[in-house]
Amino acid sequence: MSEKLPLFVQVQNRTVHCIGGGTVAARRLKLLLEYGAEVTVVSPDLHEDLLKQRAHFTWEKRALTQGESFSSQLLFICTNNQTLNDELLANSWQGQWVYAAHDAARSDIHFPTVIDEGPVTLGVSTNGVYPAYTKKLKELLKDALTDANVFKELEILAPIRQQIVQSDLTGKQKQILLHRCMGDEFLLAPDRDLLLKQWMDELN
Ligand SMILES: C[C@@]1(CC(=O)O)c2cc3[nH]c(cc4nc(cc5[nH]c(cc(n2)[C@H]1CCC(=O)O)[C@@](C)(CC(=O)O)[C@@H]5CCC(=O)O)C(CC(=O)O)=C4CCC(=O)O)c(CCC(=O)O)c3CC(=O)O
Ligand SMILES: NC(=O)C1=CN([C@@H]2O[C@H](COP(=O)(O)OP(=O)(O)OC[C@H]3O[C@@H](n4cnc5c(N)ncnc54)[C@H](O)[C@@H]3O)[C@@H](O)[C@H]2O)C=CC1
Repeated sequence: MSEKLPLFVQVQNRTVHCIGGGTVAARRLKLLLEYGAEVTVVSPDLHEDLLKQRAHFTWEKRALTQGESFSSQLLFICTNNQTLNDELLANSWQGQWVYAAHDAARSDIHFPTVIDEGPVTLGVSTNGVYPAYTKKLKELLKDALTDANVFKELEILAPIRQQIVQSDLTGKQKQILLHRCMGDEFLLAPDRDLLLKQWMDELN
């Protein structure tokens, strides 16, 4: 079991300092920028992917000196200098969320591999046990979701849920119906609209 709670976090307008601008920083910042965080990178150089996104964050082009600390809400420690990384971690303020690329166990945040297909979002992690394996896991899960008709079923069910939620049924009745409609009896029915109407009438 993961020690970390899986959450979907709103980072829009959150201030982020990222120390180091290499390969890992580029992977993390791609996501942070995409989701609207306010990012400042402190690093003497930038990965080519970050150079392409130069207009979307502040760059302090310099190497960190010893003993510096940062007041932003989120601190991303991504240098290849493990002594400096450890020092930054030790100097972070209580209450600050710290991402430590070099030390999964002491990092407040883990990044999962993300499967984002239509209405389904999955975050998959091996919790640092074998990060590269998540690639395999991602393909496995994508295939399983497709084989189980998950995307097709959700396409069918989205407007059905609206009908049920907007009906005059009681909360409990809606709940019963929402669960019933996920079953094959409904999903494979030749006339789903008719069946839903029948079920609604029975409950009313
Ligand atoms: C805990 C986590 C923390 C976090 O960063 O949130 C973490 C931690 C660490 N990774 C390390 C190494 C590598 N990570 C990868 C690849 C990926 N790593 C990713 C996530 C995570 N990595 C988080 C946990 C996710 C999980 O376990 O499921 C992926 C899923 C997403 C992404 O990074 O975007 C991406 C998937 C592949 C893809 O899709 O490409 C590769 C392979 C490669 O690069 O090809 C290597 C080199 C080979 C190796 O060592 O296995 C090291 C050692 C560093 C060192 O010692 O130098 C640490 C630190 C530690 O373990 O303490
Ligand atoms: N969590 C993960 O998925 C992974 C984590 N890692 C770890 O992440 C860290 C970074 O790895 P990479 O991005 O591959 O390294 P990298 O070599 O691509 O990038 C390091 C960056 O840190 C900067 N830097 C070095 N000294 C600095 C200083 N004094 N002040 C400011 N910036 C400084 C460099 O200029 C460079 O931009 C390492 O500790 C590595 O062990 C590595 C692979 C995967």
